[in-house]
Amino acid sequence: MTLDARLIVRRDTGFRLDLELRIRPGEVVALLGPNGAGKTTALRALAGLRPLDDGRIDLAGEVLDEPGRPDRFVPPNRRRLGVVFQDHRLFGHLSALENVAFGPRAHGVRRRVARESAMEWLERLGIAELADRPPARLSGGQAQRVALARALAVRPALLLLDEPTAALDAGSRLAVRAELARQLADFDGCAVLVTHDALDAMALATRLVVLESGSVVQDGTPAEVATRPRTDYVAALVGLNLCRGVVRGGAVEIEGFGGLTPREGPTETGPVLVAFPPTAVTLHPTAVPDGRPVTVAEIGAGGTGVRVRLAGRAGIAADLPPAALAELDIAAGARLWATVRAEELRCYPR
Ligand SMILES: Nc1ncnc2c1ncn2[C@@H]1O[C@H](COP(=O)(O)OP(=O)(O)OP(=O)(O)O)[C@@H](O)[C@H]1O
Repeated sequence: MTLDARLIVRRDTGFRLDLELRIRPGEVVALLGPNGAGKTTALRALAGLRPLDDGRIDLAGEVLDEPGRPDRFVPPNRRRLGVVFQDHRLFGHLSALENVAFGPRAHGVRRRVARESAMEWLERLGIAELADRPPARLSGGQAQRVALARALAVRPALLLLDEPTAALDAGSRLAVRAELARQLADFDGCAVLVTHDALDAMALATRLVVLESGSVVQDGTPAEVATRPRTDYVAALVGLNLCRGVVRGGAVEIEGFGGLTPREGPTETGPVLVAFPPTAVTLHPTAVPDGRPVTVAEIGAGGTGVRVRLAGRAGIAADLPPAALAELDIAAGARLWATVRAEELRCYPR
């Protein structure tokens, strides 16, 4: 049940998506990227809602779309797909049970069998007691569980999840994310998750594919992406500073900041990316050994307290406890000295 796709879609705005996507059974790929990167376009192409301009989609050995061959376009309702949208899109006039039974019924399964199987799915998701409720009487989290049961009940070869937790409040987001993680662990088809939420991606996906302007900029396991971001967008997503640097003789010269010597000397030489957490940066009121003069650009809320963004090309952020802010008397424009804990630097080739 492998997905083997090359998605090429052009928009009249000049945008071009070119995405190669191979997904093995049981893999969950999170598609991430800034607004307008092409995530929705990719999802719509996989679903058959937007035909490809070029490329090919092969799902479990069946060609679903191949431009230039008119007979090779399988419409959405004939693809082996399950889809979960941000806003659940349940059928308002059907009960939760009937919503889940709808897909199997449409595929010719007899009414009684479809209802029995729907009940099993509701039980599996822990919501059997909601079987008779119409969608209007479900909470956001309950409706999203019914939507997931409906998507899984057709035993799809490909499960598409479009921002499945985005519309939920913080409490139900946690619960639905945990339920999704449980169901995805048991799911033996291919899954694609579109999300802006780094936590969803890290908790649910086995692989992250990051798109920017229609092209892949990074593809790796959550751990690889979280420790070695390749673009500013990815670095911000995983909460790291990302600088450009050059390694010479065991030291790294960071563009716009200066030289640092990582504790474990970098094995690379030449141009590198340097990643480190904002908590690795310490700010001092006066000159200190290894310190660099810096100017504060702005102050905001940070991961663990206060985030201070420094002026300059490197765009470095420092996270300080609120008490340190008061002690240092920091404001935008303040001139300070910064040190970076060398053991927290990670250097890798550009
Ligand atoms: N119907 C359309 N007609 C023309 N251009 C479109 C259409 N829909 C999207 N686009 C363009 O295609 C590009 C990709 O959009 P897409 O919605 O796929 O991005 P996205 O990554 O899903 O963004 P977001 O995170 O904002 O949902 C954008 O440049 C967008 O302006």
